[in-house]
Amino acid sequence: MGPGAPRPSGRGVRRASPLPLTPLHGRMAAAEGRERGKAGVGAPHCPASKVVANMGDEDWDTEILKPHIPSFVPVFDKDTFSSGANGDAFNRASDSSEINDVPTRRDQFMRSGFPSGRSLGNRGTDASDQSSKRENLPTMGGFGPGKGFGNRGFSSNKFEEGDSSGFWRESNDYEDNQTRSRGFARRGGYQDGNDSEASGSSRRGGRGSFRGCRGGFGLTHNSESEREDGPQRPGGFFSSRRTGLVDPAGGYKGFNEEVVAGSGRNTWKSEAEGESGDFQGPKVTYIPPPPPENEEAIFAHYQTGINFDKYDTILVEVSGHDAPPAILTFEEADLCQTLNNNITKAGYTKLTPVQKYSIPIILAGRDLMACAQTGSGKTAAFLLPILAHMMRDGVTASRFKDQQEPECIIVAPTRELINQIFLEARKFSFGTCIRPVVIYGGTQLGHSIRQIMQGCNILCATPGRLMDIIGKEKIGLRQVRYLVLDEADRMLDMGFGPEMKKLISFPGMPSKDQRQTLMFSATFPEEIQRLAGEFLKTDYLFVAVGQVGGACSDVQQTVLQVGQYSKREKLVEILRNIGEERTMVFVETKKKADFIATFLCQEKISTTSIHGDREQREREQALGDFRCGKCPVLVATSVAARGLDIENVQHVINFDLPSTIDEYVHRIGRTGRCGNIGKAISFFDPEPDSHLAQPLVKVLSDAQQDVPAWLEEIAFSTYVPGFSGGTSRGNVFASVDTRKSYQGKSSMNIVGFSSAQAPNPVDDESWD
Ligand SMILES: Nc1ncnc2c1ncn2[C@@H]1O[C@H](COP(=O)(O)OP(=O)(O)OP(=O)(O)O)[C@@H](O)[C@H]1O
Repeated sequence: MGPGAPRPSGRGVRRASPLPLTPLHGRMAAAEGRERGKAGVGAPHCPASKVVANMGDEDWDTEILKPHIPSFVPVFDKDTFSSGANGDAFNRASDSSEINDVPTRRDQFMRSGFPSGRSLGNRGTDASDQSSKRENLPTMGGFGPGKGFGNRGFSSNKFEEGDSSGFWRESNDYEDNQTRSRGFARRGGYQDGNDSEASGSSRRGGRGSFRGCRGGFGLTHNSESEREDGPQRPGGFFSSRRTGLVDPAGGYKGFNEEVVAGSGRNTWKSEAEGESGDFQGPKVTYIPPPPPENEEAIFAHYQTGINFDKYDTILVEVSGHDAPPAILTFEEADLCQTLNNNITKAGYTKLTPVQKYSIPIILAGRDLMACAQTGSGKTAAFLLPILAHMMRDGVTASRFKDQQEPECIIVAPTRELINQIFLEARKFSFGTCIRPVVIYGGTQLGHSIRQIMQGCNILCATPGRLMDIIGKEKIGLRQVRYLVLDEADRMLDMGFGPEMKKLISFPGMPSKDQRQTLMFSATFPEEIQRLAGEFLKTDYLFVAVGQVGGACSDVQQTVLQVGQYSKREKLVEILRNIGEERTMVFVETKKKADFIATFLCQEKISTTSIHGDREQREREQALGDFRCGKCPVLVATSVAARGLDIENVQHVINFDLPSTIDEYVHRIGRTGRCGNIGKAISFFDPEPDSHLAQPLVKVLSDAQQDVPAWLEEIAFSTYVPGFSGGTSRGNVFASVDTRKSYQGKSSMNIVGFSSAQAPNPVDDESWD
């Protein structure tokens, strides 16, 4: 960084942007910049000087107007910004209609008024403030302090009067909220869905039950984040944007796209209801552009890497009774001709291990929990056999209907991921009468409904939007034969678990014996596996490929000890060395994502960003700019940690380490995919990260990476409760089928072998 460059102080990292910046903030800031005659100020990464209600659907917290603490407001050159992250803001800033829109929206919030006795939106409290508040919270078991509704602070909620229930908003998918599940493994336990209903009611009814830790999934939230306030990391703050919602009248209340302030009584209203009803709240109007229809684009793919053949040597373990034998080739799967054509056009010539094992299991109608390393082809592993079954059994050709009854529902935790899965489904179902549809939050609900009404055999959805649509009876569940949970550990944790439970118990949903349930992830903590039992038939099969829960060995991992105040400098140094190679930089909070992206732009490093406070349109544009190389650096929160399959990501930098090792594994798995090699560099700051030292040492050594001596030292000097460093399976598998621990091996068939050999299962053969 040049000596003259404005450089925020280390403290600025925290203080620069007391509130998460949204595009609206960007617009406000831009508008103000214009007013002040400061052309160019006001890109999304630029803190707004006023914080206005966030209209994006991600943010379920209070909409507030709050004076802004003066902070680092960079002035940067328009040209250094990508259109996605920044350029748009410039464009929009000059669009008077957009600017004019801002006070209107703001006025809506102001007009709606805040019921007396409620404290609103303490979002701006800094971390220390928040943590001290948390310490004062009563804890009554459960998962940590409850989140106060409508409040980004924690303890100052006063939602005690029944009718003054919150001025809070709901997101339609709760995808980004990493803190919801953090620490689950450490705390253990899981709140039953019934409790979540109770909590849902109390949120709605505003009976004050969420003031402290009242159990449940604890809508604890350090709202600012994806994890805003570092200090919670080790303990894990359980948070959720919400648990499920149960209409007090008894019925299911769809998850709202927006929660708007009503007259006197703030009420849940879904977007559609808002459109037709009395409510004038902000609406999500974004309609994503349709994906390209031409065959070339549909089948566009990247090359498998030099290590693709190394997959053959990976150890695979299948456990459970009567597992069908693995297949070695696509031909053995005996899929229909159209599917085979599509597989060829997709450039798949050889099965990956997870495909070799999962495809026959699914074709045999078995339930499955599959753990395989990042980037190893799990998506096709479930899509192909499902499509094959649907083709074999015959699907009803799509026709326009008010309510559709899909045969398959696929859920994933983030919008971008579910969209990616949809594109894969569309690719493999090309030329068939099977119609996949994708719906996710942050987009116009009406658009989702229209998509569905045109016909839907495979519904790809984020949980919030799914439940909303089901609540509106646009989707009937009676025909569901396949339920797929991608990133299943995430889908079952306390962030999404309650919604998934509601889904499986929703009227009309076939019981687990009547449907096939499939779960896939690269990580599968034992507690979550146990919860999964509720979703799966008792005889489900468990497939573990290689270092499950471990990092992909095609990623070269480096851990550097870097203190908080040196991180930015180090980042710039690394990025300058990297040059134009595509790099994802992970940070822990949405605020910081804005801040670092802004900072990098200042440093003339073309950067864009993705996080939960950005509007969906901007998120998609950011991803597009990153994918096409327009912006070779993407600063992201953990919203981009899982599943995203972006060609040519050569580097992942953990500017901040995540709170859990599983998240680390997913993050670095954005590189080194499908046999390609990649590099991951992580900044380890001993103060907040020491709890990760032990698991990190294990992950590094399991993946045959160098373990720095200093890290080992920290690891050995740090006591992490419950961490044993190894597994019962001699470090071969980082995650195992938990049924083995309590059923005893004699009742399980355990098959271990290299995927190249693919022998038939043999009773009681195992790797230990
Ligand atoms: N058999 C195959 N041959 C060639 N390419 C494949 C094959 N299977 C999958 N791929 C490609 O490998 C890439 C990674 O696949 P996918 O996204 O399904 O991985 P994943 O295991 O789900 O990863 P993650 O754990 O990160 O979600 C994709 O681009 C996919 O098209």
